Amino acid sequence: MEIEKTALDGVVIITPARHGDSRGFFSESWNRQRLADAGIDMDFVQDNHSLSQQVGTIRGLHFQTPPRAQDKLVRCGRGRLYDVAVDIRAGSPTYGQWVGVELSFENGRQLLVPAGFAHGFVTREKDTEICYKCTDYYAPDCDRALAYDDPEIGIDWGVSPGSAVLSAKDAAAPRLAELDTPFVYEAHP
Ligand SMILES: Cc1cn([C@H]2C[C@H](O)[C@@H](COP(=O)(O)OP(=O)(O)O[C@H]3O[C@@H](C)C(=O)[C@@H](O)[C@H]3O)O2)c(=O)[nH]c1=O
Repeated sequence: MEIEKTALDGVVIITPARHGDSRGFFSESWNRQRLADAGIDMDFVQDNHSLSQQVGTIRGLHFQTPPRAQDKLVRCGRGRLYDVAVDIRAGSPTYGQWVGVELSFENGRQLLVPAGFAHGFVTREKDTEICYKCTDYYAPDCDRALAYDDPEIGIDWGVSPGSAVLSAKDAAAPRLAELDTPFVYEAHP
């Protein structure tokens, strides 16, 4: 298993080992002990799986507010997607900044998106599936969206303007400047 830091503190790329043989491969897509040994011990309680049929489908940016905030461990089950995390922790030195990582069935990479970050992705192949583990249950009252195309954040989704496939909720999401973020940055000791 490889763990790489990103430009945003707390957002990391995890690549589990794949054991290939004549049948294909075997991979431990999540092993609590191995991650805990690497300093990432999270109590996941819900697994999510969604299918996006069209290339250029954008889901996000989403987060749940405290006390129902979620850490998410994201991977691609089929196809290819570009996964994005945006720092929305008030007082963070990287507030409003984003990182994006391509996750695919092929590369087996995973992105850890902790609470305090908004999460979203765009699909780069037809019929792309995303799978992710969450540390809290879905709580519709705490579910929030942030505009994927907020120019202040400036995410390069690789999709021409106006052509993204979106939910009604995401098409109407507020911008960062309108967000009263419930997250406060806490520096590591
Ligand atoms: C997120 C979620 C949705 N639902 C339901 C609500 C609704 O009827 C249907 C679709 O919900 P949404 O439109 O919110 O699905 P989607 O746009 O795929 O939302 C997801 O986007 C990605 C980027 C995330 O990070 C996730 O946390 C989640 O917010 O599924 C659940 O039952 N459980 C859940 O955990």
